[in-house]
Amino acid sequence: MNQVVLKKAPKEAGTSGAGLAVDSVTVSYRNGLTALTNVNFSIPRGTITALVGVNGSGKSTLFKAIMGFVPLAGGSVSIMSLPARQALTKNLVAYVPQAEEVDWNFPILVEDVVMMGRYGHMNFLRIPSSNDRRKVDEALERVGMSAYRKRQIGELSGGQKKRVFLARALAQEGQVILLDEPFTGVDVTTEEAIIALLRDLRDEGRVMLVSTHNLGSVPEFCDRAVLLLNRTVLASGTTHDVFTRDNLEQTFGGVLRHFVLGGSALHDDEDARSVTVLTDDERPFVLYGDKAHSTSGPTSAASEEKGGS
Ligand SMILES: Nc1ncnc2c1ncn2[C@@H]1O[C@H](COP(=O)(O)OP(=O)(O)OP(=O)(O)O)[C@@H](O)[C@H]1O
Repeated sequence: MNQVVLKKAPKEAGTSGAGLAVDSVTVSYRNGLTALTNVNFSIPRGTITALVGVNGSGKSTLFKAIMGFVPLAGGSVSIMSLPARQALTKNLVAYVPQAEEVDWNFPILVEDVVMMGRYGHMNFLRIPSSNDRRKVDEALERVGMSAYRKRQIGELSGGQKKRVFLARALAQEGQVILLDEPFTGVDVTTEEAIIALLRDLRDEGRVMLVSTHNLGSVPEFCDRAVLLLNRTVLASGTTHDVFTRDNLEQTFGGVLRHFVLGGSALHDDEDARSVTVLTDDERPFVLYGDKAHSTSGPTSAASEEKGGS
C-alpha cells in the first residue's frame, strides 16, 4: 500500500460567490449522439461537488465541455463569473483526466508532467522561470511525490499517477479543478490523502467538481452533488438535500446494488432499525434507519471493505 502524506498548505479564508455555472448546456458528438441535453447547475466558490451518474451518463463529456475540448451545441458555461473561454485563457481551470485518457507510454518525467501545469503562465518559448520551478517543487511536495520526480510517468502505480496529475493541477494554480474519477484504482490511504488535499483547496476558496462512483465517499467530503440521469441533471444542490435514497435509486436505476439488512440478519435483540447499502461499483453508500440522508457512520465500514478487497 502506498503510504502517502499530503502536506498541508497554509489556510486562507474561504471565498463564497460564483464559481462554476453551467447554463442550458447541450453537447452532441460528431457521430450525432447527444451526450448532454439542457444541463443546468451552479457551484459556489469554496466547495467540493460530486458528479455522479451511471457509465455513459455524460460525466466526462461535461468536463470536456467545460474545458472547451468539445463544442457546445447550446447553452453556456461561466467560470468565476467569466465566460468559459476567457477563464480558460487565464488558466483558471485545471483538469485531472481519467487514467484511460492519458497515453502512459509517452516518455516524459514526472516533473515535466507537473511543469505542463505552468505552460499557461509562460511565454511561447516555454522556458521555466525560477518561480515556475518553485511552483512545481511545491506541488510535488504537497502530493508527496517529490521523491519520484525523475521517474518516467509510465513507471508509476495508478495512485501515484493520480497524484502527479493532481500536482499538475496545483502547479497550474487553477481556481476551478475538475477531477474525473480520481479514486478509481487507488488504495484507501491515497484516497484519504487526496480527500484531505481537496478539503484544503476548498478552504482556499477553490471550486472542485469530482466525478466518482464511490458513493460512500460523497457525504464524507462533498458539500454538494450533481446527479446525472438520461443525459441531463436529475438534481443538484447540497449533498444533504440531493444525495438521497430516492434520487440515487433514480440515478442508478437497475445498476445500483441495493441491500437492506434488518431484523435477525442484523440484530440479536429487538432493535427495529435497518441498514441500507447502496452501491454503484465502488465504495458503498450506507444509510442507517429508513429515510436518513446520510450519516458519519458508514465511512469506516466502507473503508474497511475497500481496504480488504
Ligand atoms: N468521442 C465521442 N464520440 C462519440 N460519442 C462519445 C464520445 N465520447 C463519449 N461518447 C458517448 O457519450 C456518452 C457519454 O459518455 P461519457 O464518457 O461522457 O460518460 P461518463 O458518464 O463519463 O461514463 P463513465 O462513468 O463510463 O466514465 C456515451 O454514450 C458515450 O458513448
